[in-house]
Amino acid sequence: MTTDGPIKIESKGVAQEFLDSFDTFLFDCDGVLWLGTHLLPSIRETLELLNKLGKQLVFVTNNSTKSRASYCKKFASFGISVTEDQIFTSGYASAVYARDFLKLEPGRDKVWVFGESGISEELGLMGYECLGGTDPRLDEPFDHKSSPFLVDGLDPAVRCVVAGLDTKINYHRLAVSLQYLQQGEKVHFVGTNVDSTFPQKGFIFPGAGSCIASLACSSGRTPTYCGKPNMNMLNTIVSAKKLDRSRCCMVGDRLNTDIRFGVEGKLGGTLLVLTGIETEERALEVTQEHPRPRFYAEKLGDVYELTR
Ligand SMILES: O=C(O)[C@H](O)[C@H](O)COP(=O)(O)O
Ligand SMILES: [Mg+2]
Repeated sequence: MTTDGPIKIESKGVAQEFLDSFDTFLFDCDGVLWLGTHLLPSIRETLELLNKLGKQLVFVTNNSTKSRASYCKKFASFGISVTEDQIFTSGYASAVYARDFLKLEPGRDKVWVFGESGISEELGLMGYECLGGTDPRLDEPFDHKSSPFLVDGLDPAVRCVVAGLDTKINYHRLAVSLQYLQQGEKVHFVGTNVDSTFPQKGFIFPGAGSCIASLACSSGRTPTYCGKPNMNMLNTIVSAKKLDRSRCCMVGDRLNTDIRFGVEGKLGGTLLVLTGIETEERALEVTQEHPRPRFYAEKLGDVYELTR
């Protein structure tokens, strides 16, 4: 290939060359495989083709709302068979960070969760007691005199706030989370991922980054983000799956997370698809703000449709 700019996968030859260049594909999920409950065109067929060709498939999502076990069920609901060890989420990456970097001790240290069950479930599997999260008492209107999370004082065992996408975000959740963050260094501040927006079928909604930004603003603190493009997440995947980076391709729909993850992680290649967040114009843009992908395509399913 002669050009240095992104190569569009729009012919059989390029699609074939793309397939031949890699042994492992790391797939982003939202905006690449699906939009919410809507599976994108020819995804099942593309994954089947890759499996048939003996490629290794790994799924790397910044969506922290579900655990890896729940993702297996979501794949199964689309008729796609995936095992838990093929899935890495930003919720799981945050739990790994709490355990391996912050060295929180299960049974002693607790975590306050601002987010959905995908975070608490992953932390729970590592033995951490989680507070907050999907506790229905947080759905009640906030009153500092009666909030069950404040009336008896804060739990002194909480050593970390993990914040992610919360589609039930409300003042009660924000207010209690802030109380823990105001405790300063004693309580670490972890963010699952930076994504400002979240693609759904026909809509772009606020993403985890926008939820976490509210806590960062009120507390004046900057979280450590654990999802893509954090290299700790990639290193965890590379060592768990014993990957040869040069034969890996990161496939994503967002430049500042997925494509940056692949480029900074020195993977063999990257593919940007246009079914989620980015446009063709952005894919081709030369800017310091984000790296450019090696390949781009209107949709992931084109790889299957062009080569069959
Ligand atoms: O806001 C979020 O958390 C993200 O937009 C979203 O869920 C990212 O998921 P991914 O595209 O990495 O699968
Ligand atoms: Mg995505």
